[in-house]
Amino acid sequence: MKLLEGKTVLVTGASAGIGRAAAIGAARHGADVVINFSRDEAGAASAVAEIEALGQRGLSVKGDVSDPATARDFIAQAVDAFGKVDAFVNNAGICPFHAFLDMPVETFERTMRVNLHGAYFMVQAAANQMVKQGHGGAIVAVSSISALVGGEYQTHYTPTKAGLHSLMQSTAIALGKYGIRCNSVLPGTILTDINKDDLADMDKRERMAARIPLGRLGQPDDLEGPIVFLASDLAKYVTGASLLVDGGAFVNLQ
Ligand SMILES: NC(=O)C1=CN([C@@H]2O[C@H](COP(=O)(O)OP(=O)(O)OC[C@H]3O[C@@H](n4cnc5c(N)ncnc54)[C@H](OP(=O)(O)O)[C@@H]3O)[C@@H](O)[C@H]2O)C=CC1
Ligand SMILES: C[C@H](O)[C@@H]1OC(=O)[C@H](O)[C@@H]1O
Repeated sequence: MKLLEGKTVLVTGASAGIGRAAAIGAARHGADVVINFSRDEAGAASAVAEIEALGQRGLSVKGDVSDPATARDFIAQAVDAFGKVDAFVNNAGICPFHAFLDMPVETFERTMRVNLHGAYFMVQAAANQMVKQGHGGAIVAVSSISALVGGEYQTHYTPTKAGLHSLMQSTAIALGKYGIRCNSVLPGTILTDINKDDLADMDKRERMAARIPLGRLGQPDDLEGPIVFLASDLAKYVTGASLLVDGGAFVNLQ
């Protein structure tokens, strides 16, 4: 069964990793897909090629999400190309691991601007378009298990993920009257470029995997189903919710 037939789905940060898996998953479920990316031209082009190979229309739009103008441009180009926005997936994010006591101001500010400010501008632009269309919509934010638990080298990052989780709760209230649902997924540790260097430490990698009841770290396509579900009408009465996608890591205290 295809869950997103006839819909237009937008995904930020979809040249690689989780965003790319979400974009391709949406296409597999019958959606036309518009992706945002900031630097990786080849990754974006190959994601669009995969979307088209699935028989759907695909488009990539370059832009740094930390700039509010990127959000307006992304939505405008999507509407120009495919006429509407039915679902929006806020995924773009960075996590430059660094200790707390000497956190460079630029690293802190950049992480806030990309992960949280960027999300705010994007969600706002997508929501305004959905309100204008008048037939509701779905917004899915890629937050994290890190919205709920800390990380020694992520003191600048975990607040952005808690912020995203909170943003979905507040926008669920603000946008419910327009039929727009807002939810988040909370991935655990998923093997992507964002943590390639951190998880080159094999001890750490094994420790983290050992804590996961399902016995392995995640892969980007583990997020495909949860994101497609929340974007689809199958989740028509789900809003303000968050879905842990972590192989059970969060609940595994002892
Ligand atoms: N991997 C994990 O364990 C987890 C990841 N997450 C979250 O998932 C999301 C995706 O991460 P993941 O797939 O792992 O990481 P990747 O590094 O594999 O992918 C990140 C994507 O975001 C894009 N991106 C980065 N900065 C910007 C920017 N300023 N503007 C637009 N796009 C940008 C990148 O595009 P480009 O290279 O073109 O800039 C790339 O497409 C992030 O929000 C992350 O916090 C949450 C929980 C766990
Ligand atoms: C990038 C990290 O490996 C990853 O990011 C998250 O949000 C997870 O909690 C992991 O720490």
